[in-house]
Amino acid sequence: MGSYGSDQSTVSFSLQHEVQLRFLTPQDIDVVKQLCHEWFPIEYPEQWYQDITSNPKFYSLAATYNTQIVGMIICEVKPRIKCNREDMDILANHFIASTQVAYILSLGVLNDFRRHGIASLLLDTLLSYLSSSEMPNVKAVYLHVLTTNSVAIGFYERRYFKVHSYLPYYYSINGSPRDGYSYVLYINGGTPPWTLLDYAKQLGTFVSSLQPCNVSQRLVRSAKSLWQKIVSGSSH
Ligand SMILES: CC(=O)SCCNC(=O)CCNC(=O)[C@H](O)C(C)(C)COP(=O)(O)OP(=O)(O)OC[C@H]1O[C@@H](n2cnc3c(N)ncnc32)[C@H](O)[C@@H]1OP(=O)(O)O
Repeated sequence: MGSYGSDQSTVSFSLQHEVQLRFLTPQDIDVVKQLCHEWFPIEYPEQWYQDITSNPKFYSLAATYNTQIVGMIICEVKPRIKCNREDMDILANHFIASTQVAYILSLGVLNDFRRHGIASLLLDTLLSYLSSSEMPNVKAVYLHVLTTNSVAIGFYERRYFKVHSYLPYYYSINGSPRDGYSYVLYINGGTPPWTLLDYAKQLGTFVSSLQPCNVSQRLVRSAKSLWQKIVSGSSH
């Protein structure tokens, strides 16, 4: 049990209804640090904690139970041009550089509070905000995850996130390199870049629209109309 975990008997099946949501504030820094140490095998610099709790470019939502933070989701909305190099191709090329994307930095729920819908509530609240009329320019929501984190991968895949790329040696965990994936969910009309398969499919559709009998019918119609013009022209 984590230090914020409660007695299992108090975790009722209707817990999701008793959980409240609020944004993080600088007063939460110590608690957030403790939770991140518990959940993630990565060290974040001090500035990161200050940023996520005070900079308005971060959407940092906490789920609380009896006023204690039991879960949180941290997301940054930014223009695609500000993506890391490995994430630059998250959107199709025709989206201009100022098109926005949302990057989920972290999502975590206290161990004893898992499988009660708290992460779903946090993610749904974020996605509703990003899909609202306030944010029409956000076209993709993406994240990075360790290839070994099957619980989180399953969680996101069941919520329609799709793997975007495999990132070898993306993380350094206790000094050893570990692989990651990026996952993405397209929203508000966002689309991925075309793959070779997309180009091949498009070519296939185009070629099949050029049916030989359609082509010959069109040729016959053009010839007839030309002949009629010639004939009617010579009779005047
Ligand atoms: C970008 C990143 O942050 S990647 C890293 C992700 N975070 C971590 O790895 C940190 C450690 N892991 C965790 O904190 C958690 O396991 C999380 C965040 C992955 C999931 O949090 P949870 O609160 O357990 O998720 P939630 O309860 O919403 O959904 C989990 C499953 O429980 C099920 N569930 C929800 N409520 C109930 C319930 N009352 N009874 C039984 N099962 C339930 C859900 O249906 C869901 O199953 P599904 O994925 O098959 O649909």
